[in-house]
Amino acid sequence: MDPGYAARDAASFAYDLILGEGVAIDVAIEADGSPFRRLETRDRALARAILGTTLRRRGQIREALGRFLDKALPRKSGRLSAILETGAAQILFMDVADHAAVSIAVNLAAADRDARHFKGLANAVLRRVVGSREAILAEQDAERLATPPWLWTRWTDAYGADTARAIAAAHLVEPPLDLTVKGDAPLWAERLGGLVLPTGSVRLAGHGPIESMPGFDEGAWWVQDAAAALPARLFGDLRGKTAIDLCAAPGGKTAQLAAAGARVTAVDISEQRLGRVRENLARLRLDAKVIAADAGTFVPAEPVDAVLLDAPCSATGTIRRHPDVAWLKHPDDIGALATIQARLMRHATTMLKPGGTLVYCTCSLEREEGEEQIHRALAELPLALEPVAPGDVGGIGEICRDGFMRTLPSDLPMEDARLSGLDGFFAARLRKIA
Ligand SMILES: C[S@@+](CC[C@H](N)C(=O)[O-])C[C@H]1O[C@@H](n2cnc3c(N)ncnc32)[C@H](O)[C@@H]1O
Repeated sequence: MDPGYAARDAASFAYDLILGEGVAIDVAIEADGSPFRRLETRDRALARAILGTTLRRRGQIREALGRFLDKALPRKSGRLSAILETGAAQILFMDVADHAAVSIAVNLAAADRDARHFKGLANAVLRRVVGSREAILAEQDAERLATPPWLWTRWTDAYGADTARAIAAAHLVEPPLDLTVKGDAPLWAERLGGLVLPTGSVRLAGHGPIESMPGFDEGAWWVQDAAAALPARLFGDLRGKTAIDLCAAPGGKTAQLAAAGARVTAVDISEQRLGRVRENLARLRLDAKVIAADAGTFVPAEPVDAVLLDAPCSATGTIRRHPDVAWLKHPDDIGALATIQARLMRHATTMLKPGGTLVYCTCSLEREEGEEQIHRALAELPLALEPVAPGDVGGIGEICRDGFMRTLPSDLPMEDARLSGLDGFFAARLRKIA
């Protein structure tokens, strides 16, 4: 077997599953029968890189392949489309030998019962991609092609044409790894070779397997995008206070609340995902009560000082980390999620003591899931806005917009593009009126 065959087999298998069945990357990788499960560490890293690049650059790849295909691929062609797209991703965007990308793609087609009749076509098309690479890349509008048209329109309407393009440009770059540190951030930044961001998170450009990094076993830090770490900080001093973390799994924000000294109850509807919360808390030596319940009906024994509602959302703010999201979400999802978010916020308000604080957040770039939720809630519910100020978010004034925290993937630019950006997050801080 060619070296590198197993990695490419795994990448095309998962890519086919993600786009065919609409499952998320992590689910596809761990699915029954996934060749990923049999890969060695190095092959696994290569397979993940191919998969991530193909999803990140999908629009460009399809445009490039379309130049050499006279008609749509036949319906019964097995994994052919995934093999072509993952192959073209390597040729156009990765530092791998062209002949390996082409010949392994042809072998993968030959090994698939339905794609095998098209191995000649795979060979011819991918060779033509190799031959036209420079022209293709020079001619393409990368940001535009990499963004599904409905999202491009939404972001242009919400943020203007220049910012929409900057968001799309940020999605083309592999994001850095951000860590939230339990104790001394500068010390861990030095040990891990990272830098401390103004918000307190530690940022690393490159990394190996997370579990092998110093500090993982002893629970010194956890992985959390720098923007995702901000909502829990909006509560200020939590020592001795009671807090409920709604929609808590896998527990990044629960850990922050517990580390800040709150007595925390973590609620999530998924018992399975709560397993991750328990595991993370145990590794971090932090404590919280973990409860499986619907945040829309859960009734605490007593009202609390602080409620964090990290509502289920379209997750369009996380596309740079999860490029599958761009292709798996649909315009109709936004309205349906906004209805759920409104219901959860209404119920979350009932869990607070008078004067208590609600932080509502979503990892979405869509205003219906952020700003518009709060405008409606302020009109309907006994809540008052406590504006977010630069001092609450590490002094980064650009992310305080109209009293809300609104981060964009194009925020926090750095000289080194590999160290730039934030996930797109929205957060608002609200006080319950007596
Ligand atoms: C964006 S994730 C939360 C991330 C988490 N807060 C963190 O910081 O690690 C959304 C979570 O909401 C949970 N969820 C969705 N609907 C829910 C509901 N009605 N009640 C409680 N949890 C819900 C999902 O199971 C999922 O774990």
